[in-house]
Amino acid sequence: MASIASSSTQNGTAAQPARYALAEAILGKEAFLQTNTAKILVVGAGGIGCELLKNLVLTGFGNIEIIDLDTIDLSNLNRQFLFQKQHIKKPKSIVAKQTASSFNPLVNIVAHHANIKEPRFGVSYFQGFDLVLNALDNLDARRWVNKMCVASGVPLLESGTTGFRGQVQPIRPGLTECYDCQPKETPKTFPVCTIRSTPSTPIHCIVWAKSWLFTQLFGADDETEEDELDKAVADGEDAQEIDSLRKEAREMRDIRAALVEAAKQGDQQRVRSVVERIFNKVYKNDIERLLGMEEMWTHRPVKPVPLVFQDAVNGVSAAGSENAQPEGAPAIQADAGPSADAATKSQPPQNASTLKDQRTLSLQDNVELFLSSTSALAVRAAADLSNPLSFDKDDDDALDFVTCTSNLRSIVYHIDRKTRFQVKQMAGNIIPAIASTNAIIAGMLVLQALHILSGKWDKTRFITLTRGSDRYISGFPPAQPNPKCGVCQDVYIPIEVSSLTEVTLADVVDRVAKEALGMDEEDLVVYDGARILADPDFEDNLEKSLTEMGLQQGSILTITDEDQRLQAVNVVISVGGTESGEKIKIAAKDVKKPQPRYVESKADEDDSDDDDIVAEVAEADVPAKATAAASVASKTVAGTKRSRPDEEGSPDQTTLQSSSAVTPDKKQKLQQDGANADSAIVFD
Ligand SMILES: Nc1ncnc2c1ncn2[C@@H]1O[C@H](COP(=O)(O)OP(=O)(O)OP(=O)(O)O)[C@@H](O)[C@H]1O
Ligand SMILES: [Zn+2]
Repeated sequence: MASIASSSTQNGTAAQPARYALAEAILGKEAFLQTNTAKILVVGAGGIGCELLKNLVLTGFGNIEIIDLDTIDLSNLNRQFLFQKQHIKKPKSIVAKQTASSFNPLVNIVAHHANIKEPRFGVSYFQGFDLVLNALDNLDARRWVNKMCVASGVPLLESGTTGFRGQVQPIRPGLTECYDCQPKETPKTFPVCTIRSTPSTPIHCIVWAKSWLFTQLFGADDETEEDELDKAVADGEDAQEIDSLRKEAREMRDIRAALVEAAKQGDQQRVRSVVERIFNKVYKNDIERLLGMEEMWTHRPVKPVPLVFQDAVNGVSAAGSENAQPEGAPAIQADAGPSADAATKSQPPQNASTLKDQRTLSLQDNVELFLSSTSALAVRAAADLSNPLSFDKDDDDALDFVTCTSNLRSIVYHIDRKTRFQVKQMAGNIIPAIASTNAIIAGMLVLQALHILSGKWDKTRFITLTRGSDRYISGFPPAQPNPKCGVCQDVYIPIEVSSLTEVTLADVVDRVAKEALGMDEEDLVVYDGARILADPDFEDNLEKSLTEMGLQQGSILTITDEDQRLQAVNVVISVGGTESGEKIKIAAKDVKKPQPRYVESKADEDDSDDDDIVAEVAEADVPAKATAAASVASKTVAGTKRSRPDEEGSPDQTTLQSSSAVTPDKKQKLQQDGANADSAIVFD
């Protein structure tokens, strides 16, 4: 980079370096100064984040912090241009900072290789910024940053791209729609029985392999399985079939224990025999049991054909018999065999992996992959029992497992097999990322940032990139907040506590809800996320310290009246800042009394209730499309409970299911209120 000609004075503002002359001429002196001195937080240094950081440093933004939890992967290099081959495995945020600094050494960049959800990035951290820009790739982190910005009153620019589509949403807490004001794209769903008993397309088999079989063998204990099956029966799915699924699941638990035990002992022979048992269970015994339910097959064109391990090893499938092959179904190969495999393996490494990824695997290939991937995963699972595995498309063993187990199921059900490459795309919900879309969105982000920093909110636009319409790029003024929103319509109250170990839950409730806000003490419910810590019938936790309740610096306690007539109060906890002898400090300016909550009409009440297994086939990176035209301000006022966003399928569900602090009654109530993930396998 050429050296920077600078005419700046000591304070750096009276005369800007020559490199800023154009920016200053375009923006005007004052706006440029605001840009140059503002503190900006960029969350995510991936596809959009890299483009954005480059734009920011070249435009003249002077103080930037960037956070990313990830390290650089080869697959990032085609579009994340701040990274090069020698950076692979290095933290994205650090390398992004280094490269961007070389474009403009005058910019002060602070990089954090960290998760934005860490407690140290709490409300007071967010309050240190003039603007936050999201360049993330997942709903959970987006919702988190949105909430932190709402809680701290800091403007947020939310963004996302999927293929050619993209959007930028300017969010001004309390005054425009927040990220959670509009419901997000609902995941595609499949009935339990389609996934577990009667698949008819490759995606059904992939969902079964990834969300069911993988989890059963290597994942976290699925306590919701029984509830899910109960619900399927209540929803009218075949009771006899569901009974057989229960039996299958119980057997699977025994097999898992045997597999882990064998792997722990390092007994390869035993591992292999358990793996063989798994094969015969899922492809032979379970299928035979299903075939025994004659009713099920009367209206179906073809029946599945059980696969026996020893036959499959030899490349033989009974699917060759006349009852098996539907019109147009792919031939089941008694094919390839060891010689073909040997030929594949003898290719140079690059070709071998390309071939492995892009060819349709034979029956024998799939069996071989089943043996190797199941054994490898069993060893990994047994090595750390406290850390169950979860599917990751970039984990070779996991992808091998899902590829072969879904393909073997496809063979049993006469469904097309998919290559490993295709399975990776389908199981990983991959929509190709396009560098140009990211670049356009990053450019739009900077334009919106300039409007926000110069206080011109009337100029900000909700930008969408859509293909197939007259305009590729459209802009709308940001919409009004949704009065039903469970995030931006809450009250946020920052408090300082003297110590997390000495201050109790009761201290907080008394000081904040009763004293400061005058709420009725007989009528309060206290939550940590979706976990209920106390309510009028459950006071055991009140005398416990904040630490004992698992709360820490930055935690948010939510206090509501039991019937949720008032806005929820979110108490944001920081440690320190109290006077001596004072346990809890609240600034007078932060005392905001909760107002009566917006309630909707009966007509609006019908929130669609997913009774099915949820298979999220493509969680779009793009936040749900919320056009300004869809302003919720026009909705009728009157009626029903709000739902808390963190009860809707977020990871907090696990807390809800397993929390000892939740009484059965309360648990039931929460489930009725919308925490219906009991019936869901989320495929993400
Ligand atoms: N909670 C989080 N805290 C910090 N950074 C996050 C968090 N969640 C996601 N990110 C980062 O956001 C970035 C999003 O970038 P992008 O959408 O290009 O994804 P990617 O992981 O780089 O690409 P791909 O998913 O295609 O491999 C990633 O670098 C990811 O590490
Ligand atoms: Zn909102």
